[in-house]
Amino acid sequence: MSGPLLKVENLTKHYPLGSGIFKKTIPVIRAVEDVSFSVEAGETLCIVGESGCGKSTVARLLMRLVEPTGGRVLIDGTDIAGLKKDALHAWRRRMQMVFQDPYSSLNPRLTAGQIITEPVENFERLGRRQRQALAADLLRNVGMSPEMMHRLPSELSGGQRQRVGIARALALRPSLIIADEAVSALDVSVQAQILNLLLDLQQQMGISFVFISHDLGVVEYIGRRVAVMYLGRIVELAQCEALFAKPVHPYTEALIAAAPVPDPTRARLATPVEGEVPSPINPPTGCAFHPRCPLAVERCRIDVPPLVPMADGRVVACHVRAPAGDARHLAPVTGDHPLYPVAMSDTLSIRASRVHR
Ligand SMILES: Nc1ncnc2c1ncn2[C@@H]1O[C@H](COP(=O)(O)OP(=O)(O)OP(=O)(O)O)[C@@H](O)[C@H]1O
Repeated sequence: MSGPLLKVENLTKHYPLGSGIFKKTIPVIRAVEDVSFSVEAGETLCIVGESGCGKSTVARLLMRLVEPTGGRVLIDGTDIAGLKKDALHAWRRRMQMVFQDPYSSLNPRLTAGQIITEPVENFERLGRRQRQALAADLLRNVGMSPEMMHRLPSELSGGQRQRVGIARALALRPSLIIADEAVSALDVSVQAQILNLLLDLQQQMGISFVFISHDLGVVEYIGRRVAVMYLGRIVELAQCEALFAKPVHPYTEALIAAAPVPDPTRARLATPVEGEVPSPINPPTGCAFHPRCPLAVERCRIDVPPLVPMADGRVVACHVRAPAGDARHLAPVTGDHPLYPVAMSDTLSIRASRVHR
């Protein structure tokens, strides 16, 4: 199959606020605005950003758990919005989700074995022996003993529950797994085990991941490419290594600067950026980051910056750092660069509360 496994084109989701029976125009929450990206077979794309920037809504749109206001989601070139019953059923086998909270996402009344074989039983009837063999296989896949199939979720640790959640997602042998904050509820040491498990499974089975996280350390560990979201939009999408080595968008730089690192020099450089994340009901005009951005110029207040391709393949939406039509950004984005008039890490950071590294 040529082309990307997953292609997202101009995806937009506005949640209406109220029914608007007596109002002419209904205010909306602009949760996701004009988001585009693709994911190759066997690749991990991470989506990172502060709370409320629209990450989970993207996940729900990909899974067709909510309908988009605009844009398309294509799997192997097929628009999932146009799928009829049978095709939709077949497509559902290919995309699975792993949720944030292993405590609430598993049915407390079912055993681990019943939980992980349930997706298969939605498609075909299994005899008792078949079900047990499948459960044993799936548990082994995620590094658990087959005996665990008889346990209830309440009899498992947080890490074991998340392994059960992953085994369940693997049951239908999907091409793509969407993991929404899949390790956020776990202890750091258990997080590492689960991330390694996901990387192993990816190598063995060639699964693609869309990995959603607010945690930059997790993203740097697991991602190949990273999309940074701010107030519903992607502001920078780059190879993981390049993004962490040299963030281009001022918001990306602020996120990385704010993440707690064991390096005290870096922590001292960071000073809080003015203001809070604006409301998605009435977002700022132009670039949504401009009220908090020390580099903002008049144009940032007026025009939404387009995503502009840079020399290293990343795309950046910033009138100052990646002006559309300016040939300078085609130069390599490492070292001294004419588009870095200010050392951002000297001037800017954001609240570190939900950004860990
Ligand atoms: N069902 C809904 N109805 C109305 N507004 C919603 C709904 N779901 C999300 N929103 C709003 O859309 C915006 C984006 O929310 P979303 O959950 O996608 O962000 P997020 O980046 O995943 O945040 P978090 O990391 O806190 O989960 C927020 O302002 C949120 O309040």
